[in-house]
Amino acid sequence: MTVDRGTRPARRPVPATRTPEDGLTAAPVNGSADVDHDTTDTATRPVPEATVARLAVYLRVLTTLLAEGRGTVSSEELAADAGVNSAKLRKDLSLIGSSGVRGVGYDVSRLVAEVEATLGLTRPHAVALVGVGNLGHALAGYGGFAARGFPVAALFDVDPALVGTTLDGVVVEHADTIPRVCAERGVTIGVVATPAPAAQQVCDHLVAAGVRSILNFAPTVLVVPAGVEVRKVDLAVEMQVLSFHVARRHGTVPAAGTAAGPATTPRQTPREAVSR
Ligand SMILES: NC(=O)c1ccc[n+]([C@@H]2O[C@H](COP(=O)([O-])OP(=O)(O)OC[C@H]3O[C@@H](n4cnc5c(N)ncnc54)[C@H](O)[C@@H]3O)[C@@H](O)[C@H]2O)c1
Repeated sequence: MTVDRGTRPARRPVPATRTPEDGLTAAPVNGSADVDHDTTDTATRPVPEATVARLAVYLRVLTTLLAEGRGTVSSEELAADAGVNSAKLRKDLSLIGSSGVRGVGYDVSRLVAEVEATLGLTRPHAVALVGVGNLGHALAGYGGFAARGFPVAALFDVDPALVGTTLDGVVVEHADTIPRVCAERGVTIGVVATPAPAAQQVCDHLVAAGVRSILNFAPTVLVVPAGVEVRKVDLAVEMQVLSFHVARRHGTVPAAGTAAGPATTPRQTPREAVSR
């Protein structure tokens, strides 16, 4: 998913109570704000892409805990619920300047705020969805996006049978109006759910409207100018990765360098090879 890392206020320097190797401090969880943050300026430290993806998972777990009224959570519990090991979780959180308290854990509401700030989620991101077919219908009808700060503000299609209809209170508009409507509604994220041949043109319209973050479901590589971020979702690729792991468990994966045939199969075009 496209992640706007946003800007974060610089952290204040802290006394040397922190244990750098495990991200835990000896300070009380409700103690001074000075004592349970990183000792470096995390606002300027780059957060690796893989960490960003895991932060989104931690946030999902944390918001559930918050809704349940939990005040603190241990790194072990949070890591288990997020499906990562606790050392990795503590390292990820230390990268954004968050640390827990030994024997107590992390303050849930504070950690939610810190992760949200890092992910640029302190304001909602209006989403435009283009292509209201099978997939688009499902995405537009999923209430979870709005609940997590991504309200669907605009829907577009070219099918006259769809244009003018309403889906969850949002009118489907003709794709020709993408630039105007997206600009009017302050759309920041565009979702492309059209057939592949239409996707590049749709993407160009979104970029022309000032959209800088695009989530592409179409099985094609989108070309965008510098400053525009594209994330591609391909469930078939995820299944192929699963297939690889199944094959490996069954011992049917050939050793590296011994697989028959070229690295790309004859059926693959260069474009397909790139998109994987
Ligand atoms: N990434 C994934 O895991 C995944 C999964 C399912 C589908 N897909 C892809 O998502 C896309 C949509 O799949 P679907 O099953 O919903 O297809 P669909 O045919 O049901 O829907 C496509 C919609 O796009 C509209 N459309 C066509 N050209 C358009 C344009 N220029 N502007 C706006 N709308 C336009 C069509 O009118 C239609 O309503 C396809 O590219 C498909 O391959 C990806």
